[in-house]
Amino acid sequence: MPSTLLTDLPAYAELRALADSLKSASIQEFFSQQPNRVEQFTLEAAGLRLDFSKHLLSAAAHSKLIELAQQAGLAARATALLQGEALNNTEQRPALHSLLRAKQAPLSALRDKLEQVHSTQQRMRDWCERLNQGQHQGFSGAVITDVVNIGIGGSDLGPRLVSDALRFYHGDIACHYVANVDPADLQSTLLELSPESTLFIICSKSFRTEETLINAQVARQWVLNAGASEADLDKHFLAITSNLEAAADFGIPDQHCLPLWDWVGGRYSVWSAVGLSCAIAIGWDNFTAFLAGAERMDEHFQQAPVAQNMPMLLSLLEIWYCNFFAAENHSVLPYDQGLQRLPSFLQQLTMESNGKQVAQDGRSLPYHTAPILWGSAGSMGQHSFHQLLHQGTRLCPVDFILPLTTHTGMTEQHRFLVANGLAQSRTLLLGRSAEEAKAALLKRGLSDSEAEELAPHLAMPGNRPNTVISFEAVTPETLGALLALYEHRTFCSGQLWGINSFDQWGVELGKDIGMDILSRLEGEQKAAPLDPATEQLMLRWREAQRLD
Ligand SMILES: O=P(O)(O)OC[C@H]1O[C@H](O)[C@H](O)[C@@H](O)[C@@H]1O
Repeated sequence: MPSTLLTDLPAYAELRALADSLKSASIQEFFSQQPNRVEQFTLEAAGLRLDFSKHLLSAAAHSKLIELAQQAGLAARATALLQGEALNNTEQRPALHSLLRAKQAPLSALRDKLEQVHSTQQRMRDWCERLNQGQHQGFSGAVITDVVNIGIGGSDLGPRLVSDALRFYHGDIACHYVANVDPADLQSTLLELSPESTLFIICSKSFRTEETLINAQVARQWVLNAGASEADLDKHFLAITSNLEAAADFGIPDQHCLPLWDWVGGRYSVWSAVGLSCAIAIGWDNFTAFLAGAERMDEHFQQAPVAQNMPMLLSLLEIWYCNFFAAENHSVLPYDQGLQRLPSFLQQLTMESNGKQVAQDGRSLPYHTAPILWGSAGSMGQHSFHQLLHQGTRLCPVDFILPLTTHTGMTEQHRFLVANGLAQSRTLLLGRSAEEAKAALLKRGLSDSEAEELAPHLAMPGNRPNTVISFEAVTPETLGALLALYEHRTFCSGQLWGINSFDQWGVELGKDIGMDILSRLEGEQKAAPLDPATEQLMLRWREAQRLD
């Protein structure tokens, strides 16, 4: 069946006209025309509050976007996702990450899968308790005190983020993360640890990812070098994978392997056994609360009408700027140190899911898909890239993520952080005209001509769209809801663009070429040379190793 493209939807043309008419509109004027704009453009769900009043969005454009979502059948698509329809059409699979946090199966046909989820959760819980109660010992009899998750991409970003974000919930086990195949990553982590008291979780859905396997081999040798025998290794290694055979070949027995299923995509897998490291860090009850927060967002996504639906609304805003205002970027700025890795997590979630150029049916798309997502924890960015946000030539919508309280107990310092977040959001809205800049310069004692000359450099256009997602505190529940919110937003945008958000063929070719180059670096002679530039770099590498 041919995919429905964004441009096929009747509201598309009307939105294009509306967007054109709004290109010189003023968000501040919207506030005066619409006295209840903040109330009307605020949504609440699962402990999160989303304020989208500071957008280049008139009431008419907002209604038209809702119509667009209705025409695309987003509500029915949400049901199809949550009920396990095989939406990943290139791999003929469902994308059932929501089942990982469900207490009940949405359909009786999904009961078997849910049972597998629950029995795996029981095993995760056992490991969490065993480790946190100091009941697991290494080869020398020393109690395990440190856990190292070795994984990359979806087998790293999610658990690392959760562990970081919920550090105030940590118990006695310290969790570490190694992803990069650069030996410096593993080396610097191991330098702090003792092999006798360290447990490695080899986290790889495929158990074929070279980076992870190489790091795992080095870790294995590190434990052996410390005096462990081969038979002792199972005391130090767990595997999370859907490829039990490969894990067994590595030497990890079945009872130390926790399963993952092909209906869970890597970037959607933090809710599964992939989350074991962070579950160990925060304890099982907190991990359950994290799942519950996501489940609340799933329920909201399923039940709320489009106009009240937070993931749908965020997706409509993404489409609005990407496809009607040619925005190429999207920035996410968490005003919370623990959430500093949120942009990295969202990069994989959104750009690996929706960085696609063909529709589900293989047709080339006549429009752009996923914008480039980036960001960092506030307030650091204010002293680097916010300059571009305020005065650059590009349109870059921003999501501010704003917890209202801190776990540090340092409320006064936190107040300063909140003031900064609110100030940035407001400054993007207000900007400053050249006249205002000039007046400020005159006040500072500059002469009229000096002020006149300098004023254009101080002027800021303002009117720059931003969303504020606030919540009381970063808790397991709000974090679960926040990540599920962005997952569903990503899905909705993929549906509106007509693409499959659940495959990632674009990463495969680079892996194959990487293996070819590795064999050449290792000295294998091959008939056909590579391109001259790569050949020259390989030669330079050989010279640097003093190989020739
Ligand atoms: O969990 P693994 O099978 O080791 O995969 C790790 C990562 O690598 C792949 O290249 C994919 O791009 C990611 O989606 C995946 O999360």
